[in-house]
Amino acid sequence: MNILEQIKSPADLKYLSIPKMQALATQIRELIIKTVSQNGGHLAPCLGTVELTLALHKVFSCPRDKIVWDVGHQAYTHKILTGRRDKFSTLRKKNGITGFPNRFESIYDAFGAGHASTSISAALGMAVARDLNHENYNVIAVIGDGAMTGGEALEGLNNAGISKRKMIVILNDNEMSIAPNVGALSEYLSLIRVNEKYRRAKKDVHRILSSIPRIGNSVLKTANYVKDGFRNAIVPGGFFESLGFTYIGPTDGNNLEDLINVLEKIKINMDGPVLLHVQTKKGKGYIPAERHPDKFHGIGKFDIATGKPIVSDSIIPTYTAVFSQALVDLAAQDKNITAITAAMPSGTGLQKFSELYPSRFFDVGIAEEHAVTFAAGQATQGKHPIVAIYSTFSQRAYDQIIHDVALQNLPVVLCLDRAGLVGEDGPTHHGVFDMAYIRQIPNMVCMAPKDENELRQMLYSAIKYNSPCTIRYPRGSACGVEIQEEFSLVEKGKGELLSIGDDIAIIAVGSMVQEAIKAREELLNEKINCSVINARFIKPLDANLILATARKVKFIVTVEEGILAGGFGSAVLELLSDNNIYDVSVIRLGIKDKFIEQGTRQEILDECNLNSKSIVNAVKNFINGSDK
Ligand SMILES: Cc1ncc(C[n+]2csc(CCOP(=O)(O)OP(=O)(O)O)c2C)c(N)n1
Ligand SMILES: CC(=O)[C@@H](O)[C@H](O)COP(=O)(O)O
Ligand SMILES: [Mg+2]
Repeated sequence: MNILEQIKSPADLKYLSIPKMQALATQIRELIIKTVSQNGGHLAPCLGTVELTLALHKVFSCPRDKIVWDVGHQAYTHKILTGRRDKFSTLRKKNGITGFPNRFESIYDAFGAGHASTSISAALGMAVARDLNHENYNVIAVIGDGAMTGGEALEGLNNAGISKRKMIVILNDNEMSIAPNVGALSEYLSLIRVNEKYRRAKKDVHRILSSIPRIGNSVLKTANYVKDGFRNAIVPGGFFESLGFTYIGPTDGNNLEDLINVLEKIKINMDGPVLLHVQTKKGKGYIPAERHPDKFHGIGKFDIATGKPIVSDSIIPTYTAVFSQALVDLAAQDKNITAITAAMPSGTGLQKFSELYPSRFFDVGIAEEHAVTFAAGQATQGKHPIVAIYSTFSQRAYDQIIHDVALQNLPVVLCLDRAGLVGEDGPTHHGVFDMAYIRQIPNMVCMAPKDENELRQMLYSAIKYNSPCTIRYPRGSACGVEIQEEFSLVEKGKGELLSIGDDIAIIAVGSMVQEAIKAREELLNEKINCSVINARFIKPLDANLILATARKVKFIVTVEEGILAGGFGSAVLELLSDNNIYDVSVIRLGIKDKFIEQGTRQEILDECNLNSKSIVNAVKNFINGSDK
């Protein structure tokens, strides 16, 4: 019997028996595996939280009770149970269901997510508002052990614990971030997992807790004193309790009955901040994902029978792969090069470096702010740290880039991967702000390669500049050009004049240079001959080249895969204005003042007019006078 089809809302779970819910869990897993095999997505995180999500929706009454998912990549079951089952096949597709909780998508999505470590702060905010409004509902933050390593999570715990507000933090501990989890907190959680003596004590503590009919804070304190005796030696949940939380756990996060029982007890008995520690298996229910939770953390299309990715047979390397190889080649020559990631060794291409140079590799957990200042500290002592970080996640470290790196003029190189429109992960993950926010920072260099060979040379050059520097490059395949093995210096602030035309110039940066070259070829077929400049630098601009060009042409198109406001095109306009050049028309192609929803990368590049066709149209409109 298909129980899933009978679930119209979470309320329907209230009447389901445990065996029926277990059958439902199986059906949900089948739907998630099938959908992700076709659409891609975060399979392993979602398979690990099926029972937890069912238990939460069984015990609590959403949307009145608020579930705040951390990162939100593990919330597919939540979406399926809350009215989106029939649309689930549109997951991560253009105009489809988003891959993360989204307040605009459903009233059941209490808070948007995508970036880690935000759930406790948001949940505490809701709890405070609830109390100020004299309302009464439950607020539950669900945060993974990886996300718990993020600074904002600890800031949230610190504030929530002392607030004494009624809220629940569920720590979903599967020992994994994307890669195996790292850090002292992770070790600490492992202690709880392995401490056999603790297991025995835990059973006693549970028996004591459950034997007291109604547990308010005062009575609970009595029970805690019992635990106190074990705290340091046996019941190490003390870290959370020392922050003011009542720690309960660890509980088997894949055991429906256990979860429902302990959540019921918490709902009835606790009136302050509670942390429930659940242990789950990432990828549970699909053997390939259980065996390789890192590979199946976020995966593209795959063959269910074999677990093998279904990939295009392109031999063109990704920018990430080219960065990865260039870095290990450079590290072989320069012992001062170190590499830092914030919990994304694979995604940023640092895996190979970590294997070849383990003493110079650092995974600091989901802690971008720390990563940047940690790099700055290394740089004061003669190291050349390379911080590999997705553009969108670098936003977390904005102040550290200014205050700790640029202000002190330290030679930290930020390699911003996934810069630009990333595709199916949508607006929380598009890396579209980096050019705008980096170029405002004094002492900072910001550059973007036109192809993979230039990326390799830029990485070499960035280290040679021996000053703060950012290189940004997009998600996915590069251009398929030949890579020059030997390193050569890209002169700081020097652009590249790719072709000389008549009275029109296309000035493009990074991924858009290839589109500019294509546009020029299309325009040549119509006897329109444009100059094309590969800007290379967002900061410092090649002022001589751009001004010399601007003094010769009547029309300039700037093209950037980034937000227009304050971006590369703005920099060109400022340069022209500062040099009293007003008799040239400028059109800026880039991302307008809005968040770009999900789709394939090509779909949303086209939607943003970031392609050769739009460049051609801009030129033709100018020539026909229709852009006035
Ligand atoms: C600020 C930030 N940095 C990095 C990421 C990339 N990221 C997404 S999920 C994840 C690991 C999360 O681990 P955990 O919270 O334990 O959840 P699990 O996948 O194990 O369920 C990371 C690093 C992110 N979403 N946000
Ligand atoms: C949920 C999250 O933030 C990461 O898993 C992210 O989706 C990875 O993106 P890539 O697939 O581009 O590596
Ligand atoms: Mg985890």
